[in-house]
Amino acid sequence: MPVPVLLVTGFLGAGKTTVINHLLTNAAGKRLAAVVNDFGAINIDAELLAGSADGVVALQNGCICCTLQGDLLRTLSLLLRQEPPPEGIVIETSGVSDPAEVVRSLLDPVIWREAALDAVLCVADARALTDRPPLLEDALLLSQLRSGDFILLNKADTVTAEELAALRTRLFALLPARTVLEAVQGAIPAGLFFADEPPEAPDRAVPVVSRFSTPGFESLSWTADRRLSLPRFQMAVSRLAPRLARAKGILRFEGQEKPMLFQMVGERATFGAAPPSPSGSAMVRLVFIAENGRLQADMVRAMLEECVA
Ligand SMILES: Nc1nc2c(ncn2[C@@H]2O[C@H](COP(=O)(O)OP(=O)(O)OP(=O)(O)O)[C@@H](O)[C@H]2O)c(=O)[nH]1
Repeated sequence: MPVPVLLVTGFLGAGKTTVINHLLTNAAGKRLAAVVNDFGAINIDAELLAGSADGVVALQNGCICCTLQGDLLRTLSLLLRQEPPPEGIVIETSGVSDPAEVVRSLLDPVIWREAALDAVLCVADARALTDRPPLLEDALLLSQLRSGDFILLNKADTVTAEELAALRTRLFALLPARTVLEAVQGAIPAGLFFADEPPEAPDRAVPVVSRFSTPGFESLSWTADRRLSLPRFQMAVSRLAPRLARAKGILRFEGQEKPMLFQMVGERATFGAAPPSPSGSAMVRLVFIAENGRLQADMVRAMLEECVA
């Protein structure tokens, strides 16, 4: 099983380090490693992060999107060879870099097998975006926002509720498919990242919507004891995608011997080899996570049941 990677991008000073510190100290028992990047000779970020958790590695003297890309890959393999290996890796990109290059290197199949990009989080400074509306036309910031599966409006304590709502409206007009989160001091819902395997629904016949451990989000689990039709599942997921923050599942499709691990973040869906399932588990296990009120259990169940082959 590849180790999931969360890439954290965002403008200078938006709060990337603060978010990473929050994740490292709220990892719900998960052993996370962080690769931080400080643009410049003095590695302030590494000093800040030191002591937060084991396995923190700082890349010095540059930017991981260009000169230190080789180092990023070496660093990843170093982290992966730790005993025991981390259960998740957070990578911070420099505030002055376009994360697209890092995303491209992480999508390399050789790396993917060991460290799979799970999600990109773009941290934005709610105060700065409110005070300087033209920032949303800045090419670099736009590229950072575009690469984010999740956009975090950090420093929510520095703006009013009306200003936050206005920012959401502008972001929606610009990037309608993104999940926009809000946070103070980078306190993001850690459960959205490095999520556990999909649980068994208590009653297999009925999809269950339950409050996610993270305020503001809920999850829906669904299991089935028959294989699914791949084209019908793809159709259902593309229709559901705009409502979802993420999805994860162990799936079996007709005509395919092996189970697949399905993951979806934002609009990006991937299939990979599934880890071994506990004996007695259902053939198909799926969990959807969405902002409260966006999942209607009956509608989702009907759509999923149509996928059963
Ligand atoms: N008021 C307020 N300040 C915050 C919040 N989050 C972070 N800060 C402050 O914002 C400043 C920048 O935060 P960092 O986490 O260092 O930001 P960064 O994106 O890692 O910065 P660079 O690495 O320089 O690009 C620090 O002084 C933080 O204490 C917040 O939610 N509210």
